[in-house]
Amino acid sequence: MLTKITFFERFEQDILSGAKTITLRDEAESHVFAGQILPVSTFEADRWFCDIKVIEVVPVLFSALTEQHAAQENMTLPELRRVIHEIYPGLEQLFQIRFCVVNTRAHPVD
Ligand SMILES: CC(=O)Nc1cc[nH]c(=O)n1
Repeated sequence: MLTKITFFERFEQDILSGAKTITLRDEAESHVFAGQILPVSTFEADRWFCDIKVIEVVPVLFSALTEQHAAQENMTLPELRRVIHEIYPGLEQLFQIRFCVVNTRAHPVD
């Protein structure tokens, strides 16, 4: 079972703003369940930046990606296809993890 998840730094602001509400992962990173709280760190520096709550996990084929998936990733569909192909070259079976942000780093109080 996955107990933490990482995202590339370039996705951090989209996640924190709520613009990105899904992530497409391979089978190895699909072992999460609805209601699970996962700490989220950057892939590059392993820097924690929020916790997410998993809403659902749904299998989806690369060839079946739609504009709706792209909108949930805050991308265009061609952009999403390119990004996923770069991360998982040639992989057809993906898993959509839908999530919401439940905890972010504290903002300093003046
Ligand atoms: C680090 C990493 O694999 N990040 C990913 C992979 C797929 N989707 C995504 O949003 N982030």
